Amino acid sequence: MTEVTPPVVLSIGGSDSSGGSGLQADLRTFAAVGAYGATVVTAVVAKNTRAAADVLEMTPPVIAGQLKAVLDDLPVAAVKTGMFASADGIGEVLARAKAGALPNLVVDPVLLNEGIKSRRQIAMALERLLPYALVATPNREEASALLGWQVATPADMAQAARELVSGGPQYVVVTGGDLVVGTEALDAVWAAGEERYMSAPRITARNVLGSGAVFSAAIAARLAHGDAVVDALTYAKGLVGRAIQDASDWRLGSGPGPIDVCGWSAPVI
Ligand SMILES: Nc1ncnc2c1ncn2[C@@H]1O[C@H](COP(=O)(O)OP(=O)(O)O)[C@@H](O)[C@H]1O
Ligand SMILES: Cc1ncc(COP(=O)(O)OP(=O)(O)O)c(N)n1
Repeated sequence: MTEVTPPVVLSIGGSDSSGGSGLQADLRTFAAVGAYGATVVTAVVAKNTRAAADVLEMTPPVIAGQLKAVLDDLPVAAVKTGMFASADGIGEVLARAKAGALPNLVVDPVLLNEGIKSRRQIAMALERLLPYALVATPNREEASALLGWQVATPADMAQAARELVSGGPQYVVVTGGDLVVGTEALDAVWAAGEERYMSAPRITARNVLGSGAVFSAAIAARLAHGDAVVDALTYAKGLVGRAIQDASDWRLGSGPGPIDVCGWSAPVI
């Protein structure tokens, strides 16, 4: 019998009890993209589709222990980071990144507004992690917090991507899910020394919870499959748009609900 090893992706981030974003969205995305997901839990967030009520932070030794358990055993081909509840937790990940143990690192620099005490310290710690990232995927608000100026327009997004690349990651996508410019959902990309935009039809949708998680997790999963970075970005952009479209009739929770990354509601052709 020939043994087979599926591509393994490690997601390092927070548990979202609603299931819509965070580790839960990452694992669904890895499964949808045909990759096996392992996790390192950085925090447990009590939230639903309306709001976050509470955040329980995992201590640095607990994060370090999970990293060791996974990395000592599984052939991790790509890593995605999401939410951290403190700068100390990022320190454990940074140590592994510096040691070269986190291949194809995709950093989604999540900066939650609710339940977090030290947003500025988390942003500063993420800045130290970014040089080890292959890809970073901040949204406009996260890019603004990292750079210290307001990223508002598409031109600002391109400028932000260029500035963030100078801090380390080889590819930066500043996502514009909340930016309404005509009929397009526009992201600014800095890739291989060039700036460009990725564009797809903007879907008028109530359910967009976890869009950023799905986008960055899909990039990591495609990298684990061996895609070139630009191909992984293009794939992820298509997947997230399709997932938002397919969830447009979903009613899960009374706030903005999750998206259909698995294609359960996709029209049967
Ligand atoms: N309504 C939408 N229609 C199509 N694509 C969208 C929509 N909202 C977000 N996206 C896409 O989803 C991805 C994640 O973007 P964004 O929503 O900015 O992330 P975050 O959830 O981190 O704020 C981007 O590629 C963005 O363009
Ligand atoms: C635990 C946890 N909560 C929230 C997020 C943010 O997810 P993201 O997809 O980046 O943003 P929304 O689309 O949900 O606003 C997370 N990564 N982890």
